[in-house]
Amino acid sequence: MHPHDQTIFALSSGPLPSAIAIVRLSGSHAGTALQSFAGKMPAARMATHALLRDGNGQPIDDAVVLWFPGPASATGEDVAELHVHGSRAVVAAVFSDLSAMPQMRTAEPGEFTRRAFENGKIDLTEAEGLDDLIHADTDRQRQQALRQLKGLLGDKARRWRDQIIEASALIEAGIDFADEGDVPTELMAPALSRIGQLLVEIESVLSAQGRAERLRDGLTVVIAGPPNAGKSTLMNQLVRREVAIVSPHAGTTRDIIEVQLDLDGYPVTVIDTAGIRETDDPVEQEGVRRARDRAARADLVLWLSDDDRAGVERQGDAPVWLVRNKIDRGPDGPEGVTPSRTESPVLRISARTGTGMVELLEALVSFARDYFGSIESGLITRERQRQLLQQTAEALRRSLAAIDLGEEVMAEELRIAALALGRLLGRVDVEDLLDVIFRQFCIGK
Ligand SMILES: Nc1nc2c(ncn2[C@@H]2O[C@H](COP(=O)(O)OP(=O)(O)OP(=O)(O)O)[C@@H](O)[C@H]2O)c(=O)[nH]1
Ligand SMILES: [K+]
Ligand SMILES: [Mg+2]
Repeated sequence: MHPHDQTIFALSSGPLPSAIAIVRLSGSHAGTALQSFAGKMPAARMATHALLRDGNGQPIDDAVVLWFPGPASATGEDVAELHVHGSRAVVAAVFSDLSAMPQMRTAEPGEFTRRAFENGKIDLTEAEGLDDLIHADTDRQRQQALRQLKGLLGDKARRWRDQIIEASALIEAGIDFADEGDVPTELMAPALSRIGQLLVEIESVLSAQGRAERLRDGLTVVIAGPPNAGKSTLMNQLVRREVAIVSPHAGTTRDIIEVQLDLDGYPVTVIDTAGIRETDDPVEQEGVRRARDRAARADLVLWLSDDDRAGVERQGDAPVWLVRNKIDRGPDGPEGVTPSRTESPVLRISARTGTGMVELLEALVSFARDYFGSIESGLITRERQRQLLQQTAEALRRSLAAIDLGEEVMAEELRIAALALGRLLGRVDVEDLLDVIFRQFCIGK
């Protein structure tokens, strides 16, 4: 049986209990199921009140139902929505009735989107944008996902692909003329300039990509330093919650504690670590090892100390800011001593009283702004997209370099470029290429 003969259903709203729960159905039996629950078919795309009844005619819940006949629906198939009261019992009753219906099963993760993609409702980049949008935590992530969902990358890729196919058709035409011993070089010149322009455009999108990808993953800030410097106190200050245990006992924190933070719209993960020191305690040793390991993979390290003479231990390449804590206690040692082992800015705070926190937060926001750069120009959010665009650019480059090797080689590289863009969109049809060659560029054969 083709999987799409099966109608899928899922809870499309958040965790239960909730005020309202939305059960969504997609597939050819969605209408029958809706009819059997509601006792009638609502008008298409109109919110309709209905008393839902189970298979034995017993009432389940007072609901609002919606009917989206395909193909003008989110998935392209018949879609029904049941907006019921969000209790576990109501949803369980609806699910149990649905499961009993023939060719009806619960949806796998992403299956509604997958069907939308397979039915040509969205391309792959838009599907990825949808996934990003659902998982966006901060406003800037949301904006980026929406750009993706709106198909900005997909639109570009489609246009590039059409242009490559056109250029390729020009070159293929040249091949056919060459058979007759008459190579029309005037056909090649526009094709070459088109490929050149495309390459520049794709390369500029590629160069702006790193930041957009980073925005998706967020920025990692690790708080590290010697025991009792006040790392956990700072952590709690930054995230405004008591997430980490604070105590005067050196070696309190052993596990890595991570908290996601929305810093002026930028996604930041703040990480508290074990105080770094030599120790005989095997548990603490493991904590120190994890702290060093996490600091090595950070984007920024806040090296906290409560002592003006403290040295910084660098792990990895991330910038390290020396943060002097406990300034409420006054200087210990000669005032104004600047540590010699770092060129990083020295921030002075009291994690306990909050002094200097505003400045520290401002510095972090400005770091985040620089780090993410002008993400508005970033269109690529996934490694998959980047690799395929890189393959496209490489094939275009090889095609241009193959000018002395003949039209066949050039055309072959263009086919590879168009194929990579097709994969980006999730569509691979050679038919497109043949279509243009045979239809638009009729060369009398
Ligand atoms: N006076 C003062 N004391 C502080 C400040 N920040 C932290 N402390 C105290 O310093 C002690 C250690 O604080 P923690 O936050 O547990 O230090 P830590 O760096 O996480 O320690 P470990 O996890 O053991 O490495 C506690 O008694 C805190 O109350 C501060 O700004 N001023
Ligand atoms: K401590
Ligand atoms: Mg701690």
